[in-house]
Amino acid sequence: MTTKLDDNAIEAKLTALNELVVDGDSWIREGDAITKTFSFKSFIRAFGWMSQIAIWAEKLKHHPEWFNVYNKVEVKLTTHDVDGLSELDFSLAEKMEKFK
Ligand SMILES: C[C@H](O)[C@H](O)[C@H]1CNC2=NC(N)=NC(=O)C2=N1
Repeated sequence: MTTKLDDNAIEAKLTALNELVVDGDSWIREGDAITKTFSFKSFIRAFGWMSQIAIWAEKLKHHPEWFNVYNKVEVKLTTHDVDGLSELDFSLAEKMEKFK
């Protein structure tokens, strides 16, 4: 579903999403996006996780903006099609937490 979420919906979903976080690093809203920096034990752990998420991204037809250096992956999720945040950003973020 690619409907643009309003501020109230975003705040509610962000709170729910951050309740799934187990590594202590929260998702933050930055305007039309949500962001988080994931840390892993090694580069290969980070890259393995990215590979799993890549498969989910294809399935959801929704793709992350992300930047990897060694064991860190900076993630930015936004929905270009609606110029804002949609349900898809939160679905993909949930997958990211489940596979962490
Ligand atoms: C046609 C295709 O499904 C769309 O272009 C999808 C692809 N992946 C996407 N990913 C993200 N992050 N935002 C989009 O709006 C988007 N659109």
